[in-house]
Amino acid sequence: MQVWRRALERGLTSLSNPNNSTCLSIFVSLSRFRSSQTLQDDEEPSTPAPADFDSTDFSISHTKLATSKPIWDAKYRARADQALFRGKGSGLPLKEEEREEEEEEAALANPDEVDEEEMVEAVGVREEDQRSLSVGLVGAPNAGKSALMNFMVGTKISAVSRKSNTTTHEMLGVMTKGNTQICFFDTPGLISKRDSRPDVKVRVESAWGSLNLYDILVVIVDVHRHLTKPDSRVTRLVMNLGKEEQQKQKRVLCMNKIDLVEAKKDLLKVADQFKDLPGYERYFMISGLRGSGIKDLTQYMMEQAVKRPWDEDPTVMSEDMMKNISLEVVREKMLHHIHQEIPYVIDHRLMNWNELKDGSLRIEQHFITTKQSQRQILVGKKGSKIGRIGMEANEELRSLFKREVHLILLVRVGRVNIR
Ligand SMILES: Nc1nc2c(ncn2[C@@H]2O[C@H](COP(=O)(O)OP(=O)(O)OP(=O)(O)O)[C@@H](O)[C@H]2O)c(=O)[nH]1
Repeated sequence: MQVWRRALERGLTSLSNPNNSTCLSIFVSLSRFRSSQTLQDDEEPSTPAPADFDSTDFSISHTKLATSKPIWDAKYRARADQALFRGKGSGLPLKEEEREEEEEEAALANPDEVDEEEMVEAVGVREEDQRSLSVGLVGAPNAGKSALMNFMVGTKISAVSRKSNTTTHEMLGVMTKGNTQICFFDTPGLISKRDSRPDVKVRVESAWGSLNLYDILVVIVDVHRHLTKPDSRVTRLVMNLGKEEQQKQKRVLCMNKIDLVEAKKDLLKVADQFKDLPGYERYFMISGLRGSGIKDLTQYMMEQAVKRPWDEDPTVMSEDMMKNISLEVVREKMLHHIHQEIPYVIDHRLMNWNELKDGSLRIEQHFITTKQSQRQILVGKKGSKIGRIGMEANEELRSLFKREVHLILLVRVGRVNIR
């Protein structure tokens, strides 16, 4: 059963606000993906330019569908595993693990060919062995929730693609590791400007009312900001949430952005300020962006998980994640084929994403260069470079997404916005 559905069944239906539908933007916060969402209208060519690569112009072999191994995935996953689990992964030697992943992928791609027993094996964990944890994240805007999510789960293929049913519960991400699944939820609205408008009041009350839904509450404070420009509302929030010992929920305080604090003794000052609050079981000093302290935080969470079936199918990718992957794959191919500084000085954006009736995906991405000469290098002689990039990326995306992909790449000169 989904977490939000459980929440509703616990009598929290009043939290939903039909006027304010929340779009689930699952944990994909890589800046490049965000930049794809902030397209400036004035940068669009007035008439659509013909694509420099259009996969329909090529006949791409279908034989490798669902069997070829995505090269980005293992690499990123290994990096995340290394960072979070000291490279232990699921306990198997890496080679063995990779082989098993390959077999799993092949089995999942052809469900008709495996019996139920094998399917359980392929998905990995029987329901009775599954452990789950729901984690609510509390923090002021900019405290660093997305960056933390990105680091913890951004490279794990385990996400959902559904909208949360209440305005106060936005699922940020899902991390599935071994037999444990952790679902992270945003709990916005706890810190609002002094605003007496009724809808703001309702939102704040709803946010407070929803806090107890989660197994764990993680309170995130931007410790750098707290030291340089403290916000009394944040201090009050930390104090309020920590003032009493909790029976049904564990609460932890995460002091984030420690990488920005030069004098480490300043961190101790903050720790000292909050150290006597009985409501917090643990304190963590972290940098969600750089990854310091995240290993310990993750391990702590894994240990808190309870025996409960998973809420989310770990084999399903979210649409946001797929969008992000599509950018990653194309970029990887570009880096492989263009050995100059160009990949680093151009803007690469996702312009269009459409799921067609037949289940296939139409993905349009643009490369924006500042100079015509850069455009020329990227396109290559008679489109040879961009053609190669497009062909290889199209193949890999088709194999990753297990469906037909119609990839369109366009290289154009325009204003570059690199973050
Ligand atoms: N140096 C540093 N910057 C960080 C860290 N965590 C987040 N940031 C930066 O802080 C800014 C805000 O981070 P987000 O992760 O978007 O913050 P958020 O809490 O999700 O913000 P809202 O979406 O407004 O709620 C971004 O520019 C991040 O890159 C960190 O550990 N160190």
